[in-house]
Amino acid sequence: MANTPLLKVDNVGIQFGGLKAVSGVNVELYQGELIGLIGPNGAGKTTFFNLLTGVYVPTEGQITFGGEKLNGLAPYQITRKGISRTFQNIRLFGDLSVLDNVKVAYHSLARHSILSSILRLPSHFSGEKEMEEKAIDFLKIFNLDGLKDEAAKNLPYGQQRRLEIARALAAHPKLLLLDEPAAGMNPQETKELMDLIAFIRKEFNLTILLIEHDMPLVMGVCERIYVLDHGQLIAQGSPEDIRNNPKVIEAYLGEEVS
Ligand SMILES: Nc1ncnc2c1ncn2[C@@H]1O[C@H](COP(=O)(O)OP(=O)(O)OP(=O)(O)O)[C@@H](O)[C@H]1O
Repeated sequence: MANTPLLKVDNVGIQFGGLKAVSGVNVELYQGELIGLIGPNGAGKTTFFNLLTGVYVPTEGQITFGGEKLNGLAPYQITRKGISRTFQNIRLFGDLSVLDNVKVAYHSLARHSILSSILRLPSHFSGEKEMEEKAIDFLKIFNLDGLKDEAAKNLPYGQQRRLEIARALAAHPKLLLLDEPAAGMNPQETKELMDLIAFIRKEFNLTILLIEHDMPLVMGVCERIYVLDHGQLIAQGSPEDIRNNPKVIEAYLGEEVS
């Protein structure tokens, strides 16, 4: 593990009116880690992702990524710095093809210029072709290449979730944020997804932060886990530590923790 964290979140919070949705949160993620973020409904997990990705600007604290301050950057600037995400409620372009959904992500990083596209220079066509080939490579990893011309909205739920991850990967992230990637999946799909997440982490040298309600899943794949409750971190540690932590058990009272 490197000594400098890839992501350093220092005392970060955000207040909406009188509600402190996230407050005083400290998180450090190191290159290559697969880390879980859990907490009961309304704990602030998605808001935390929104803070990391520039959807919200923190009202307190500082976020540093690769040594650079992120506070105040727009979401597209943060994507370019290397943070990509998926959403709890799938946000694909439903009427676009599976392939175009991935290509859209690629466009933001494409090397060929807008001018060459407008003038339809040879570099435009070679750029497009290269982009398409790369997009298909991503689809292959997710076993979606056979569906590349299908409208995204026609895919079954589990495949839409996988497509969202393929699209996030196409932006070449260093840090991938997954918001409940297994939501709505059956146990077999969930198992396959977890294997896939482990594979892409290695293949693309990724660091992954994963929000997930499926406890066995989180405990099974994550090296460390952070627990949010009412906007504050109440615990962090190995799955074993978290499973036995009284504060966590209390926060989840009546729910399954192990
Ligand atoms: N833009 C906003 N304006 C006002 N309140 C907000 C806003 N965004 C989030 N909140 C509030 O912040 C709190 C945390 O919500 P958040 O969606 O982050 O929780 P969560 O842990 O992701 O929950 P779940 O597991 O149900 O998805 C909630 O009380 C929510 O209503």
